[in-house]
Amino acid sequence: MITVDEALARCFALVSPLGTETVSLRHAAGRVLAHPAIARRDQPPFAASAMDGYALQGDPAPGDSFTLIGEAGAGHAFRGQVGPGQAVRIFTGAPIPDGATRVVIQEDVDRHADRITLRAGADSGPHIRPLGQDFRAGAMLTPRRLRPHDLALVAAMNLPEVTVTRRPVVAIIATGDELVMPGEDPGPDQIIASNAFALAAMAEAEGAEARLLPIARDTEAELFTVLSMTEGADLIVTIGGASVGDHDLVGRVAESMGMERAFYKIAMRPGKPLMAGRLRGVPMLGLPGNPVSSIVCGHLFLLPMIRALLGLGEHPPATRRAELACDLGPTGPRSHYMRARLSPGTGLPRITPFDRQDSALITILTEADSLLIRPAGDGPIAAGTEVDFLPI
Ligand SMILES: Nc1nc2c(c(=O)[nH]1)N[C@H]1C(S)=C(S)[C@@H](COP(=O)(O)OP(=O)(O)OC[C@H]3O[C@@H](n4cnc5c(N)ncnc54)[C@H](O)[C@@H]3O)O[C@H]1N2
Ligand code: MOO
Repeated sequence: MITVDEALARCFALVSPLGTETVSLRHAAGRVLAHPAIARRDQPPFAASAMDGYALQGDPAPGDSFTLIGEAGAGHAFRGQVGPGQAVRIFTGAPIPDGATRVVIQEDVDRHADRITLRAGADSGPHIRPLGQDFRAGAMLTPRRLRPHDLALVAAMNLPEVTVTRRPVVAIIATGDELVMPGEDPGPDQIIASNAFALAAMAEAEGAEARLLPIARDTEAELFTVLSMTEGADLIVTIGGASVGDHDLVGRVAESMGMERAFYKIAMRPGKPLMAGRLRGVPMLGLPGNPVSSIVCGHLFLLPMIRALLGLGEHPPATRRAELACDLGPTGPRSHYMRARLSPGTGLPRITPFDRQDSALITILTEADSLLIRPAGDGPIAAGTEVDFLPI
């Protein structure tokens, strides 16, 4: 059995960033920018007023008066020149007229017809946003996952579309004679296929397109058929049939179809029978069938692989630190990802693992907000010990 780190390194070796496509800004949220977005113009493209008031020249003193010679609004510049003793009525966002060096806010003047007089206590301004103060033409937004405010920047750069990494297509195959789809009438020996729904949602939240293929019964012929339906997938994910039982056929069938195996079995709990490889050129991840095992492996392997396909680099999931809220016994030869809950602490958050850690318990998983990570071969640890966790 290899370690989790070694398994993840081998998973990363199976994937590389996908090609790109161009999408309109309205469809770019959450997509991964593949090339820098380069500003086509300065922002603001002219010195602009930051306030509603009067644009004038110099540094007036209280009691100084100015004659209004025109108006400048956002989208409507005043085309003339402002000279000494003159002012232009101006509104926020309007270009500063030539000759003006400052904007006096309207609260600081008394106005009578076309004359304004500066009051005592006026602020010193200048309330002018210099040309290009936000960014200059040629400025770059570097590749990243596009958040809403990134889209505002790209739009301001006057770019109606962006080049993003293609969404990875993830084909998900549940396997097992015992499975029926939610809403179907299960036989007395059957259960509802649940794992694929979580994994598809996780993959989609990460930016992939998930395709749920038909459930494959535990026969070589049916597994072969469903594995052959993965055309166009960038990643094949199977669920179940990975262990050592007589009906655990996924590895055998995939290998008969030419799968090159990267590894099988890892020193991890839950998730021991994880397998990975390449099937007909497509990376494949064989997840264990137990619901918690498949979902925990989804967090630890599937999501980092999707991020790597998206061009976001090869990074393990980001762990954080917490203070253990109770004593815990030693771990065995596998690192243990314990379902746990966080609560506020004085410094670090406190973390409490659930008493029941059976990898079949979906209800516990829905109560959990974190996986407490215990290294393989760890001795007993006392409440108060600092530990790593993965938010889920
Ligand atoms: N003799 C041994 N038996 C088992 C070992 C072992 O080392 N020696 N490992 C155990 C561990 S650990 C795990 S994890 C499981 C994984 O086995 P498989 O990947 O072959 O999964 P299945 O046997 O197909 O299913 C396990 C369990 O999960 C249920 N299941 C499967 N798919 C789904 C699904 N899509 N939705 C909901 N539930 C699913 C299935 O009905 C079984 O109850 O093997 C242990 N055995
Ligand atoms: O490794 Mo299994 O995943 O404990 O349930």
